[in-house]
Amino acid sequence: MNVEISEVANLPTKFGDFKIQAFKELLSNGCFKEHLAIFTDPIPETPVVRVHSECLTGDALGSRKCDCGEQLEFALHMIQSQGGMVIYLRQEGRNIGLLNKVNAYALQDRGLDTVAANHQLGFSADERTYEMVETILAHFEIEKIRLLTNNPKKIESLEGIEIVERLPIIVEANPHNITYLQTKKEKMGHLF
Ligand SMILES: Nc1nc2c(ncn2[C@@H]2O[C@H](COP(=O)(O)OP(=O)(O)OP(=O)(O)O)[C@@H](O)[C@H]2O)c(=O)[nH]1
Ligand SMILES: [Zn+2]
Repeated sequence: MNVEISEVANLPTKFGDFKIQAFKELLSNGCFKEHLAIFTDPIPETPVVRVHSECLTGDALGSRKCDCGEQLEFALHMIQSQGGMVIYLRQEGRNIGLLNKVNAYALQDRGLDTVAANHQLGFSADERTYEMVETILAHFEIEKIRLLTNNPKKIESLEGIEIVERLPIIVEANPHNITYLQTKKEKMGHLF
């Protein structure tokens, strides 16, 4: 994997002080994706790690259609107190991209659920990959982690990494995301 790595910089946040480092993944077609590691100093030997996939609408705009923004805040809060890292991967919309995700939302407005909408657009329910996680953890010489997730498929996909513990990520449902959360549980096997 061809990756360009930035320097480490300070990132003070409302959750406390973190360090930040960017990882630019150079793709074979000349395109690139820029990912982030946001971490405490020091990083414990077996850190809490959150592998978070980009959700512009949830993370930055406060969308109530999903639980992403609240999950990110939960993760930053816990990692600030226990030590560890958020790996922020730029795979928007479970890696179908922002434009396709908005089209999926339009289909959801017409009654399809989050999985059916992806299928209608010609995608699988989840198009994400996690190779970058191994690259980033190897960069920090992290060999084992406590993974913050409810998603068993994410645990399977991280097969090269020793996950000593799964920590649940708990956020409250709201009337707008309750069906989305139910679909994640029933169709995608999420552990709630
Ligand atoms: N295609 C699509 N992507 C969505 C939708 N809602 C959220 N996402 C994307 O889903 C990703 C987050 O995935 P989730 O399934 O919420 O959570 P997860 O990371 O698989 O599992 P956890 O670790 O338990 O949070 C982000 O990339 C979001 O942009 C949707 O309705 N359609
Ligand atoms: Zn989201």
